[in-house]
Amino acid sequence: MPGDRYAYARPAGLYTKGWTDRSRWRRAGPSWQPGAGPMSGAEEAAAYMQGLLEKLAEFSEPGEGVTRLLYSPEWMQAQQFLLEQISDSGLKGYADDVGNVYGELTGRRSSEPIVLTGSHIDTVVSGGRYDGAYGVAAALAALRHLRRTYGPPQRTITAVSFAEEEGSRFPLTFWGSGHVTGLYDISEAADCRDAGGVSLQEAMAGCELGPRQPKPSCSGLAAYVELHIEQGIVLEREGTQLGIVSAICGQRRFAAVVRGAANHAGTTPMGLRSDALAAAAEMTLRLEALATATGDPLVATVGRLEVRPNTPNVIPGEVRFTLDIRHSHEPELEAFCAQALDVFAEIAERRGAALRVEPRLAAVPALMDARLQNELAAICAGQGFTWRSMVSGAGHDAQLFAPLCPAAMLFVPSRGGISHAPEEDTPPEALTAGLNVLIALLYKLGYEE
Ligand SMILES: NC(=O)NC(NC(N)=O)C(=O)[O-]
Ligand SMILES: [Zn+2]
Ligand SMILES: [Zn+2]
Repeated sequence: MPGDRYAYARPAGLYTKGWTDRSRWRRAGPSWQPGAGPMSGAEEAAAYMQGLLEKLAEFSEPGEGVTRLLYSPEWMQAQQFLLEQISDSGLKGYADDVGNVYGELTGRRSSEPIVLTGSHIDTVVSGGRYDGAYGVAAALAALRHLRRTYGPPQRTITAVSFAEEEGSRFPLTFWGSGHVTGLYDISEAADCRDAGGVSLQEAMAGCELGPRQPKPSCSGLAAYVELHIEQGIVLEREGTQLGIVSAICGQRRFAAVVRGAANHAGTTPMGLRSDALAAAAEMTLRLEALATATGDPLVATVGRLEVRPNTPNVIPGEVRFTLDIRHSHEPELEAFCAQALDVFAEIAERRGAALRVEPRLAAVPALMDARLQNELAAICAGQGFTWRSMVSGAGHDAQLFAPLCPAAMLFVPSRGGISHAPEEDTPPEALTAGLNVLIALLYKLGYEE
């Protein structure tokens, strides 16, 4: 790629070492709206991306932050909006059987392995506006810019907006990328239910996105590239502009049910109770103590807790809770999970409660491709950005692709290291920096190779 075309990539004084200064945490000026008139070159790509992000944030359930759950009306409208933008951008738009949305920039050598780039637009409950959405908006803005500037690539480059990366509505974490990579089978998952008892099959029946086309074949992937916010504080604290991911932590999720005995809160002596909430509380605290004693990079979280009957004067008879456990090394992750589940079983037995624990996710730690990490480093250096190599504690769609094709991830800083919360933020100049590096890498993979 001609270097001078990207001279704009780092406007002097805008995104420099001192950018973490609070005064620089400001939003971009008047933002571009879909349908507004043209701007120039790649500045326009950045403005287009910002416009997409602003618009995507509007597709949210009412309440704090952004809540866009799989197959909800807001999620459907957002995917539909992306399909419209894809077609307005001169890309070929389609959705697959689970509602993943694609925007294809068709290559001249269309039978060759394709480059896939994107992320997810589902959110956690009361999440932020950048987790996932940034990678999708940037992918679309990058392809739109590449097409306008250079025409068709050699290899097909496809932008993708994956369904249910978070596992917030259904316990089907990585549902969209798992559909593409073969982790999930639609018919096996059909009976899976959300917290309100709606089955995946029922929820999916309302998902009418078109045009439909089969998912891209995984044997036909030259690379998977994902741009994402860091969701941690490392880059900001160091004043480093970009993070090149070397590996993504492994992750286990479980759904636990503790059954005690619901009974009268006034007439049941303390020695004659089997309180499911007290048991779950002890399990939670023991988990925390075990994880703290094990130390970094092991992390363990009880994130959701449902108490039944959840009434002031009834001893809780049943508690359902989720477990999320992560580590960058598989053997340590495995050993910790086994230890924690043994401790849980001992607590349940001592308290006369029944315990059932079902595995919900087993994502192994994933290494990012060494060559693509080098390419990213060269591009960062060439565009004048500081960068560092880092391990991702957050899970990403990229980790499903890593065993199948070369996969790469680039991080931009998160303000205050905050994510999965309404305060999630990244300065516009950092979002633009990531976009520019993505554009350059896609150019290299799609036009030069
Ligand atoms: N980027 C993410 O926030 N990912 C989250 N979701 C998955 N699937 O890991 C997570 O919990 O880390
Ligand atoms: Zn997330
Ligand atoms: Zn994410």
